[in-house]
Amino acid sequence: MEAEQQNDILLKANNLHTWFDLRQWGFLRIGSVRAVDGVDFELARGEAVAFVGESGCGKSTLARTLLGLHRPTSGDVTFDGQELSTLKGEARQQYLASVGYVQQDPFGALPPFMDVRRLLSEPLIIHGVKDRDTREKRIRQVLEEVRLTQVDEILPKFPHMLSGGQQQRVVIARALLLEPSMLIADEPVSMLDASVRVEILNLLRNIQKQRSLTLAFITHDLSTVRHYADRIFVMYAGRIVEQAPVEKLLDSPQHPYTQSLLAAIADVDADNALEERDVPSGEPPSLLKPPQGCRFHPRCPKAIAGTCDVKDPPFFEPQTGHFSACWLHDEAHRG
Ligand SMILES: Nc1ncnc2c1ncn2[C@@H]1O[C@H](COP(=O)(O)OP(=O)(O)OP(=O)(O)O)[C@@H](O)[C@H]1O
Repeated sequence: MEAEQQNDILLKANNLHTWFDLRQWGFLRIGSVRAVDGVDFELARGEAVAFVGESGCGKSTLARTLLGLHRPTSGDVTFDGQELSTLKGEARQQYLASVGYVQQDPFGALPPFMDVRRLLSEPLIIHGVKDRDTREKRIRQVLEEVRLTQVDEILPKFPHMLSGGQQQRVVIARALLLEPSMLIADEPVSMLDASVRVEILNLLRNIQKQRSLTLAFITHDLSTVRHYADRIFVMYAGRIVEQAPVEKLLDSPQHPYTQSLLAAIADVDADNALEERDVPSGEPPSLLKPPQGCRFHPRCPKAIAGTCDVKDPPFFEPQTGHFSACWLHDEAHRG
């Protein structure tokens, strides 16, 4: 992180755990799914970060915990110096207004029985904007900002009358209505046609820069993050295993898991289409009973017996500002 950003932390996750109880017959607790299991990070004002990892590694649970939709099992989130768990009443409303949420499925995120004018009015009404003209002006501004410029045509439409890309623009407009200082975008383009994905990602990045927003992208797709994030956090089995500025992480991945994720990205060069890739076999572990030691060790081609299967790796800093939780960086294991 840039030195000047260090004094300007907007959000901090402190040893965050979000576990879900697993019950048999509805009452007998038989274990916990450790969806987020000891996560620490800081996000500066105005930076764009991406949380990347395979399906089921806890990305959405992390996003929903940051949004206050899941209560952490332990640890906490601090936003603008205030612990989220202590916020009640108006302070909590204020927090919810400060963090905009862009969901994966825009159609599911928009109430089907409300036209665009009404669904954009509701958050303003809830947050005390009583004057109809003020609301209308604000709604028109955000629709222009998300490039839905035929505002008069869009306002009376219901979600099913819009294309997927237009629906996602409305979701982004709704997330911007209350002047948030942060946006959390959970797989914002994965359900859209390939033709509109880049447009929506560019839109989010431009809005983030123009408004100096903190933007947290949640994605399983490492191939797109170079253009949309300043820093990347790689998650595996409920934990962050590597974090670095985007170029460093993509050009010189340090953790074997990140290396395998990058190796798995489809190569656009047709000549290489049949080339074998160094992708470790196997599935991510069960979050009910994660493996002892490094959680990646059962799939890791470089695992050190007696170490990786025994002890949890701490973060090492193999390059300045580049952190990787892997025993291979330990002096004792370097050949
Ligand atoms: N409400 C819940 N109750 C019980 N288990 C849950 C709940 N929400 C998520 N999980 C479990 O937590 C783990 C992490 O899920 P999560 O959706 O956070 O992962 P993800 O990385 O976002 O994956 P995806 O990209 O598939 O959504 C999974 O094993 C999931 O089944």
